[in-house]
Amino acid sequence: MIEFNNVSLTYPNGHQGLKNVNLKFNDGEFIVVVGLSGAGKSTLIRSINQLVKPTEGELLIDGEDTLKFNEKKMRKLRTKIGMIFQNYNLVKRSTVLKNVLTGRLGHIGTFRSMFNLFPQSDVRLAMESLNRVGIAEKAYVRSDQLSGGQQQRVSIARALTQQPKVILADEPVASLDPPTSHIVMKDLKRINREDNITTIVNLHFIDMAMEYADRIIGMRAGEVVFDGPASEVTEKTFEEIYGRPIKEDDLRGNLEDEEENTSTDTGVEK
Ligand SMILES: Nc1ncnc2c1ncn2[C@@H]1O[C@H](COP(=O)(O)OP(=O)(O)OP(=O)(O)O)[C@@H](O)[C@H]1O
Repeated sequence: MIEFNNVSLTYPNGHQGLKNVNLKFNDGEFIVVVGLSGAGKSTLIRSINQLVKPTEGELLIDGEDTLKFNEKKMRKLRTKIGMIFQNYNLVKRSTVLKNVLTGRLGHIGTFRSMFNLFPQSDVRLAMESLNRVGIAEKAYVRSDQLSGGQQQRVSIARALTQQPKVILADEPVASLDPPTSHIVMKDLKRINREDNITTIVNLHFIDMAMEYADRIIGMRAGEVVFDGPASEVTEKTFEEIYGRPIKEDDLRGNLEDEEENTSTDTGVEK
């Protein structure tokens, strides 16, 4: 369980990224965080693996206050938290398999990691992960040869190869077209169900949030302004979170748009 108790985060320039956040995420939940640009969604999820460090409060993971962790404990915790970024964060000139294997770096010793000496069991795990996102046949292709949707699936496979307890996804579909966005969200949801990995996804598309989330957290100006099951969320809820009427730009569109969209990224390589 992840627990934010009165967590605030003030950036060095004095900007308050989080204001007195109180939240509990249960194991295996699929949570979507929504809010306008600048609302604090990234700050919230990046606090969990301390890519940014809260300045006040307690952030408990399985009962331990991670804000008190030393570097060694923090490194160990990070091996259990997979992270997915909008821009995939792959080593473009490396093969897909090598990128996926970096998910094991925290698990092997420093010497082995310096020379990328991964045990066969790690290679098997990486191949299994690629298989689970449907791109095992791309294992030996350079990652920059793949489409955006495929690259995002490589980054999901890399996270899976960590055998994480938690996956954090920061705007994972923001650079993808509607059909590919759905493929990626379906992969995340399936993995969440199959492996019971707590999954926290930042999205600014409200239709996708409603389709995939079990629970929605709404943020505005660093504060949690909504927290409830997706089934209870209406357009009015989003208008309250966003502080304005919903616009077309707030929607990703659905799978039916696929036929009308001629520039889709459904897996065709560059
Ligand atoms: N390193 C930083 N130093 C100062 N202010 C920051 C820093 N990082 C983020 N902020 C500010 O904190 C606020 C929250 O940013 P955050 O990136 O968490 O928002 P967000 O909801 O994820 O929006 P976006 O989708 O645009 O990234 C914004 O006003 C942002 O400008």
